[in-house]
Amino acid sequence: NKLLTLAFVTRKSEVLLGLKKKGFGMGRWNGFGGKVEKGETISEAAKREMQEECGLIVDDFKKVGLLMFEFVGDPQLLEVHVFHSETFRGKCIETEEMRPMWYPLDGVPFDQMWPDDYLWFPHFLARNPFFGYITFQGMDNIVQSCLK
Ligand SMILES: Cc1cc(-c2ccco2)c2oc(N)nc2c1
Repeated sequence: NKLLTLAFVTRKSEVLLGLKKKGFGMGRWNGFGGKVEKGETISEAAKREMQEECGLIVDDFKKVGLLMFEFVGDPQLLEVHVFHSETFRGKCIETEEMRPMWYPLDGVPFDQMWPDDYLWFPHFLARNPFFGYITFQGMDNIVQSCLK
């Protein structure tokens, strides 16, 4: 499996999302994250990616979910570890990768996000841990999903 991180910070009634400006998931608002490099733990990778992509420093990410993604025709599964923190340091900045923006929790732009977010984001916002297995055909079409 390819290990990826996906991390969110929230404050009061807002969640920080980033518009991916290039590469995988370009044009979609998402949390911050990416690959887990050799020699780092998954949560160290989440902290690194958050700082690289929007400049925020998070010391204590909580694990909130696990998402497995299959793409029809591709044997490699993506194993996405989802993290959340309510505490962070620094000011978020736009980077080459991401344009950050604070969204109200009741105004999450699902139509400009990965289609699977409809399935699990409500559980994240309700602070319920989740596990999902989602099969994509291409980048836009979910052919199967199961969510716990
Ligand atoms: C297939 C897929 C991948 C990711 C991803 C890439 C890096 C971190 O997560 C997603 O993120 C969301 N919200 N849906 C996603 C679907």
